[in-house]
Amino acid sequence: MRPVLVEARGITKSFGPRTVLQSVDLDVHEGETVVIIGASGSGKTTFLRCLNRLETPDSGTVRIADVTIGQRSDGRAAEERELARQRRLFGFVFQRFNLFPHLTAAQNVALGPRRVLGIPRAQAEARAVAELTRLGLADHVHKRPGQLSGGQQQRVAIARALAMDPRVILFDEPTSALDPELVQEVLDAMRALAAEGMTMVVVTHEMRFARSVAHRAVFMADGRIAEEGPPAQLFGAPRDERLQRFLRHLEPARDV
Ligand SMILES: Nc1ncnc2c1ncn2[C@@H]1O[C@H](COP(=O)(O)OP(=O)(O)OP(=O)(O)O)[C@@H](O)[C@H]1O
Repeated sequence: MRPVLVEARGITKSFGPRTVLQSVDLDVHEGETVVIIGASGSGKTTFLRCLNRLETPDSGTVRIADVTIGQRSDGRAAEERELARQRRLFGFVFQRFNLFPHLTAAQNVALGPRRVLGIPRAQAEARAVAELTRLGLADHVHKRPGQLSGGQQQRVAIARALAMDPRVILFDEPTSALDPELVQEVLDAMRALAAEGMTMVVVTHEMRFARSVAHRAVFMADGRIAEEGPPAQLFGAPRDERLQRFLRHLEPARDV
């Protein structure tokens, strides 16, 4: 097994009186694709957001590549700039692509490298074109989001995450805002990234992807990891009763 890259320990989060995550532990190994499934409201998105500090957990720690998010190496709290640098170890792909409509695909992807990493414009745009090409969008680099399909826009959003050179990419239901016929091209792009050895944590309901691409599947229920293991085991012989129910109730369209 490859070394652990991300180590989440005891992640707990409440919103008001409602405890949404209850001491969640997860290791993600270098080059691994981990899929998180679970019923609506089970805490999947909140967990993903706690990993890269889009949400601050009430307790628990996230370590990535020897960095404890929010801490300096001497154990004191990281200052804002240091925290921002730490958070960039994670890329994040949202359900909605949130591209700037007035910028081309290449400009959207180059924006972070230019503004955040301080890379000169020509180099940042070259990097953007390389990432867009990697995502199969070489012919679309000069198009604006309005000229692209939803699937193409989501691939631009993935290229934007990759252009920041993250160690891990977190995907939060990356295909659930897409028309059904556009889902596959995004899943295929993610499958190719997994094959290249990108480390990925993916919240999704796409069971075919979970079965065929993920190295490990995690089922969340009521803010905890109820069961985890290789997809064949989790989906083929689920032990947790809630997982059995979840799998039974997935729509046929989800292709279980
Ligand atoms: N910022 C917030 N303020 C208050 N409650 C929140 C907030 N974010 C999430 N919640 C609540 O936390 C619970 C878990 O939400 P979360 O989005 O993590 O679940 P999920 O498993 O990703 O669900 P879904 O599949 O519907 O996206 C839900 O009850 C949700 O309403």
